[in-house]
Amino acid sequence: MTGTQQEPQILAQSAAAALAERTGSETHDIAVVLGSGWKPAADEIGQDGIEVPVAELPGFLAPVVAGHGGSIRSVEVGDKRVLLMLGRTHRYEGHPVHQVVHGVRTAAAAGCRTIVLTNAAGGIREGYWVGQPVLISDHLNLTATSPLVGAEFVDLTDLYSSRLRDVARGIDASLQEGVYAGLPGPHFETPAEIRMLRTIGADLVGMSTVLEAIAARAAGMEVFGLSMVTNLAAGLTGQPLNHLEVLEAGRQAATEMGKLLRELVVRA
Ligand SMILES: O=P(O)(O)O[C@@H]1C[C@H](O)[C@@H](CO)O1
Ligand SMILES: Nc1nc2[nH]cnc2c(=O)[nH]1
Repeated sequence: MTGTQQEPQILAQSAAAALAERTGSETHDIAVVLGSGWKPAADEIGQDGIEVPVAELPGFLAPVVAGHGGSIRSVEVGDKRVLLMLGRTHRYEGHPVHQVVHGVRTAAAAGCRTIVLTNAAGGIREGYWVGQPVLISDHLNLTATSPLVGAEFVDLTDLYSSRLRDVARGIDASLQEGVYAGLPGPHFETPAEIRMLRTIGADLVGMSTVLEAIAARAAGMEVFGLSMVTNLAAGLTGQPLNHLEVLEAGRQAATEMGKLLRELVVRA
């Protein structure tokens, strides 16, 4: 790897070593990235764990977006599957891409072979309702960038593991699938942009996830994505959008979503 590529990887390895020391777990099995308003779901997944403030780990930034917690929780679930639950840094916070995917790379360096990426998203597809969980079947990376540097030609077919989507449907057969469009943000979309996104095949729209998924796949992880429809996308209701509405919808669904994710990580 070139020098540029090495630094992020070295930082992830040192963060993983610090996590192992602080948590007492030499390795972790599954990582869960909690999207906006998803933090209350963490308690449904596993309460008695060890919390490590991210500001005390190499390479992490304290979150600045409401609805994102400031610590990583290490918790045992089911048959001793050790989980890492973490928040996220968004591209729109003005940080370089390697910062956005540092948590993912740290989880991989900590031994996680599976990662669950959750997010709050605007619903584009007809029939979606606020509070609905949607399995991410594929994504449109509209960030115009990549976490990868150099000749790292990573295959992204089946990026959002069809095996794990089958596991999720075994838990709740009513779960629908959708294509997630990841945009830079932090502004929401115009109604015209939502019409464009629908035309090019997007069912959901958000401001995260896609870069994390690519980095996770490049690190050899199996990826599962779950969106929470926290609002219908711009122009579909005639109402303005705001982040507080996103957080409230996430909060109301957190308990149910936490139960789904707990069952998923036990079966994954
Ligand atoms: O972190 P996620 O993608 O879950 O949060 C979405 C995107 C923005 O951060 C926020 C806008 O309300 O929701
Ligand atoms: N880009 C985008 N992100 C969101 N996160 C939650 N809702 C939305 C939305 O409507 N658009």
